[in-house]
Amino acid sequence: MVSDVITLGPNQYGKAETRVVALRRGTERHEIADLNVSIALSGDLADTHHTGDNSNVLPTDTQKNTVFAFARKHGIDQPEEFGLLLAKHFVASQPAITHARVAIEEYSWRRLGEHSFERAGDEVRTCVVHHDARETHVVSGLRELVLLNTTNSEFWGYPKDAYTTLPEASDRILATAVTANWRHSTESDWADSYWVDSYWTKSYADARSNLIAAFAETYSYSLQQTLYEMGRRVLDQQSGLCEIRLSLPNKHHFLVDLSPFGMDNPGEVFFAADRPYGLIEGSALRQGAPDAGRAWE
Ligand SMILES: O=c1[nH]c(=O)c2[nH]c(=O)[nH]c2[nH]1
Repeated sequence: MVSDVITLGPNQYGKAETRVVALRRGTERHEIADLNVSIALSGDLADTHHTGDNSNVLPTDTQKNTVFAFARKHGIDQPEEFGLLLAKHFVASQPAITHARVAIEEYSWRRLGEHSFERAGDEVRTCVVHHDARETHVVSGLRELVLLNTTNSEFWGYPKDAYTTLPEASDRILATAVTANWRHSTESDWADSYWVDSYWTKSYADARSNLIAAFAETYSYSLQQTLYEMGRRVLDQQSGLCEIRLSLPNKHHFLVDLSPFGMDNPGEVFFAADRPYGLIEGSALRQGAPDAGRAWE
């Protein structure tokens, strides 16, 4: 007979993927914020799991409503700011809730006119806020930032075994779709500044342009080398950030053999393969960075 004692493990709950679009129509010139907000709360939730006693369970429906009400009450400017408001609200207002995680994706719209917009590609701005009585962490990031260098990329000197067919490359296309997440130093470092001067949006724009500049400017012998240069550049240039994690798919472009058609191909015509792809992942950490706590969960 199985006699092991079974206990409730870690748990969290919340409303995932509330899609909120908030306009500011104060003037003729409208502003738009388009977010996908996911909330996960944890704390004293044993009773609902053990017996179905819901006295500590703020409904996920209420959480969704709070997103819309806060959008009206506070407006939405920077996603990090909106995430912090929500996370702090749930922990402050619900005695049983000790920790809140709010993850936000922002879809960007390029202005066409006073009240007309065009969806600006597939790139997504992201952030994850963790808040409890002890600490607040903010990780900001982006995904689907697609970059390509047509030269200044080589890949050679790797081990060859019985299964190696890849020719060494002294001039290749290097392309990727960047997923990057960077951790802001602890709250004391940004608490004073983050309500003013669009701190989060400026930090985001700086990180994005540092990533792009490092990708474009690095003469690369591997995507791994480029990854580290990108991470290093961001931490080097942005003192408020202490850690960055990158995930870079190697979007392979294979030179097409045109010799069957009596043509040469001096690095001009490629087959863009969508899968499989190499997936290069890595991080850079500032020495003495504060403990990450649950920041990356
Ligand atoms: O930059 C690269 N890194 C690799 O690890 C790798 N592996 C591979 O087949 N091509 C490449 N390119």
